[in-house]
Amino acid sequence: MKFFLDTADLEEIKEAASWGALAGVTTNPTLYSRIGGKLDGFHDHIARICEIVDGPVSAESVAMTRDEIIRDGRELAKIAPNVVVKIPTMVEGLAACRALSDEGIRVNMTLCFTVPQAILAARAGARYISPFVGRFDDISEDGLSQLGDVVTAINNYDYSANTVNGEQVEIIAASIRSANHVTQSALMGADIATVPFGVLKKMVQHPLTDRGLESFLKDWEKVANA
Ligand SMILES: O=P(O)(O)OC[C@H]1O[C@](O)(CO)[C@@H](O)[C@@H]1O
Repeated sequence: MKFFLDTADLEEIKEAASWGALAGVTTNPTLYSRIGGKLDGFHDHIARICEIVDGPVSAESVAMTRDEIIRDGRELAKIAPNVVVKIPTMVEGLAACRALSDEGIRVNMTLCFTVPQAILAARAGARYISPFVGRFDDISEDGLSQLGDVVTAINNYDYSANTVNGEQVEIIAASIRSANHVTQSALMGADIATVPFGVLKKMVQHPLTDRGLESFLKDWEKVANA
């Protein structure tokens, strides 16, 4: 499994990148607004993220028609070679995904909740598909089992004829709220988990690690003083 950081915060991205395990970044309009982002600074901000991170950086289009999404997507793709255009899973979005993918622009289909949505996204040329886990849990449904169904259904078929350069479509477990969501997503075979910085920090921690470290350091002091 690969890890993407789910944030638009440059400091969080720099910090996570320094840990050596970060493969990419996902942003969305909410995350950009959370850092006080301005409309005319959006492209520059994505460019700065792309300078920090080598891997795919998802930037979302907020356009609602096929042609507007395509126009938006082309502009976003010009920012840097590692930009992935994020598009909502809806009819206009699928059509735009097909067109952008045919032009060699990688697309991440977002707001994906079901197997049929994911299959359509894959056939429309999506390079990444983002099934949401936490938002299902929010409405008292089982987000992880929905994710598992998407992973199984997508892996049952080969979509490489539909994607840019024949690359394999990858499933991004999105709307991740806990380290356990990451564990379960990995066991189900999701290719990527996009995680908020808070979850990434929790993924590193375990009380037994802390306790073990404390006792090793204490015992080493004995060695040093012997
Ligand atoms: O439900 P949340 O925590 O707002 O997460 C929404 C998800 O949507 C995305 O835009 C999908 O890629 C991610 O940025 C995020 O994981």
